[in-house]
Amino acid sequence: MHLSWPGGPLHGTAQLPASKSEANRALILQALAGGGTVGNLSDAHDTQLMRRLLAAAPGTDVLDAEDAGTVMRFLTAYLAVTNWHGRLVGTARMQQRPIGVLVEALRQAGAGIKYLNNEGYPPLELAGFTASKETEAPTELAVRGDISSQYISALLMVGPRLPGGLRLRLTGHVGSRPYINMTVALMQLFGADCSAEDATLTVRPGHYQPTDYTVESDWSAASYWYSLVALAPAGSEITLSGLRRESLQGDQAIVEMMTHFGVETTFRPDGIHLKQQPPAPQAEVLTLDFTDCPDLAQTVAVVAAALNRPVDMTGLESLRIKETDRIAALQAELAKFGGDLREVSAGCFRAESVGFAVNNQSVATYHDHRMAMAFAPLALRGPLNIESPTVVKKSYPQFWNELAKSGFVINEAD
Ligand SMILES: O=C(O)C1=C[C@@H](OP(=O)(O)O)[C@@H](O)[C@H](O)C1
Ligand SMILES: C=C(OP(=O)(O)O)C(=O)O
Repeated sequence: MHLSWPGGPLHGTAQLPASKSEANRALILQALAGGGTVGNLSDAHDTQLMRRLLAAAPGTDVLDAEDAGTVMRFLTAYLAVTNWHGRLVGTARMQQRPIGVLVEALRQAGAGIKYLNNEGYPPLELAGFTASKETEAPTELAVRGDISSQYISALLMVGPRLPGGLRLRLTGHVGSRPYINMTVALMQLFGADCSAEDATLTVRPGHYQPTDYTVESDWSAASYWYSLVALAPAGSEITLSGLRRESLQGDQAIVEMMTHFGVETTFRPDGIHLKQQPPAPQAEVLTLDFTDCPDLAQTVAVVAAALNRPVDMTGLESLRIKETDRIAALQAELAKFGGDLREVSAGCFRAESVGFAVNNQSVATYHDHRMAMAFAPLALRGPLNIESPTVVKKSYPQFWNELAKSGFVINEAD
């Protein structure tokens, strides 16, 4: 797909999808509560897939989580405790994304789960649930927090169903913590008795209450509009609706991060307004930590390289096991423009550039929606091709329509 910008400042209003993280939790909690409504569900593929698989589960013995991490991990726990028997499968990439920590924890809680191919990876065979006889004591589990927080969210959500409840002790350097906090907050909203104290998470046994919940717009999706405003000609501004100052989403961290790239955020009653500011003087190399917000890393790496404002990026450990190896993908694609993402010390990657130029390069997207959306804003600096553009459907199916509405010239045939 060929993308170009006709010139002049960017302005207008853009529609965002609803958060797939909030939606996929709310759908699991709704299923466990046996009622309630989830409002503002987006058409994001991961959200629709979760909805469909939850509805299909009772009558089928093969469920395909495709490439959706939350669907694979949350359903593993949900199907285990609801005594489902069958196979839970996924794409070739999903079969390379580890799930051993979650499976081991669920086995200790009483689930029968087998690996169908490789030990520690999907696909899985689920063979029911036998709760421990000791109904008084909570199931106590030590779980690594340094691979994926989705295992912890998955376990927490089924915690009320376990006889005696659940006590999780997180070990290692916990990543993506705001996603765990989001899970706890939504569980409480759905009537669960649970608490989080640093590395100890406690869930008391009980029932969820049918609850009506309206999903907030997606802050990770908003991050691409921040890039657009940062890279657009002077005077650019955009309004995004459905985002709240009080958010459950850790990716709201983009508000602060983008101040370093000249984007100012104003909160309004129904969303936010982004405005480009003249760049403020800054330290030679900025350091930003993505431990809590890994999905923002691609957005920021591309903007930092394009503006040649070097950033030392830390907390990127989980990027190698997402939709693709995002570090390798960023390195390969940034290099096409004169950008660079180099490990300058253990775990610290510097995003920078020499003579960054956009002139009809073709960006490979590696089956990763965020590669497509993080690189698309470069079209403001020159014409650009994005390969396999439909990949955005995972979280933001309307992304290209929204770019077209804001003035980009898009030729899908190219
Ligand atoms: O719980 C969630 O909704 C998510 C948690 C994060 O994954 P990790 O916990 O694997 O970092 C994030 O990258 C993913 O897009 C969504
Ligand atoms: C990592 C992501 O998703 P998931 O892990 O749910 O596949 C993402 O959306 O960036």
